[in-house]
Amino acid sequence: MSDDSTRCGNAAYSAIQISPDDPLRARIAEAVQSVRTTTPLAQSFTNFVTINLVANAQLASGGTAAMSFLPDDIVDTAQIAGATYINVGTLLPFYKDALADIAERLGRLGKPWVLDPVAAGIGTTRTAILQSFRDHPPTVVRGNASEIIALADMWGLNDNVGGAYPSSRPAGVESVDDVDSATGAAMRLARHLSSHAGKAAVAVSGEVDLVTDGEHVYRLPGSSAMMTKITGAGCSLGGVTATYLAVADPLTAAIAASLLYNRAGESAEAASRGPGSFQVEFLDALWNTTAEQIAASPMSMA
Ligand SMILES: Nc1ncnc2c1ncn2[C@@H]1O[C@H](COP(=O)(O)OP(=O)(O)O)[C@@H](O)[C@H]1O
Ligand SMILES: Cc1ncsc1CCOP(=O)(O)O
Ligand SMILES: [Mg+2]
Repeated sequence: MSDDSTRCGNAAYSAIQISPDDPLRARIAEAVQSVRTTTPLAQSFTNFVTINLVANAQLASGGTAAMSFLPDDIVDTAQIAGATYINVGTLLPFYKDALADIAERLGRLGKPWVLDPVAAGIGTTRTAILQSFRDHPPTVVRGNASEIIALADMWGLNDNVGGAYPSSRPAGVESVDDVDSATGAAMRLARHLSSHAGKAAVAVSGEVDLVTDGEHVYRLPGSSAMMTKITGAGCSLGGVTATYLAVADPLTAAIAASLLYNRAGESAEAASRGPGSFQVEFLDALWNTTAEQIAASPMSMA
């Protein structure tokens, strides 16, 4: 059963393929179906660049979208939404106090939320906001490898053995690290989230996505390199993760969203001629990919 070897932090682990009858696959199919039949609301506080794609991806996945920026709007909408999504890609000065307050209130209300720490490591305002989330953390963190490493670093969770992680790590909005190098940081982040909020998950996107609950590490291959040629692939994946979080536990939600994106990316690549038609085809593929196709995806666990 052990057919693969991988590294989690400094330790080597054996990866096993998830079998066709693993209960996780049934939970994934159920989450996908549940979103399509109940159209849950996930609200988003997200960046100005990709806000439209986030809303359209949530709708194409079967959910409902609402974009909010004012703190009172966000807290009121959180009461009626299944989950909230916060993305720090573009910021204004007043967000510094507002987002810290919102995170605290979401925690007090017990409302699940997803964080995309876009460009973690860049700018004192973004760093202050992300640091404020340490004691009022989200249910799910979704980011690229550099963002996950930078967030774990600013929360003091990286071991820094051999100086592996500089104290401030500018990553931009694109990753400069590969997914495997973020495995240890993702696991430590997931354990930190769990210690505050119970069940939690961390998702690291890239050529092969990684999702962990702090105990197990799932690897989800596939998709298309064209995903990196449209803006908002990662941001909208965060939004769709919030859509699934409205109906499922954090690990199932994060895996289901990544798998949907991987299958839809493959369909879109086959049907498109460049970035413009890729984005259009990708939205159609989010809509048309079946729960069975998503749940049957290749997956390994270490
Ligand atoms: N080289 C790649 N090959 C295939 N899929 C990719 C590749 N890079 C990213 N993706 C996919 O694109 C989506 C966004 O991931 P990513 O580009 O890492 O996020 P971000 O835009 O936040 O940096 C994910 O679904 C991921 O699986
Ligand atoms: C280009 C850009 N600049 C600030 S936020 C943003 C969008 C990043 O989107 P993604 O991380 O999904 O590529
Ligand atoms: Mg991103």
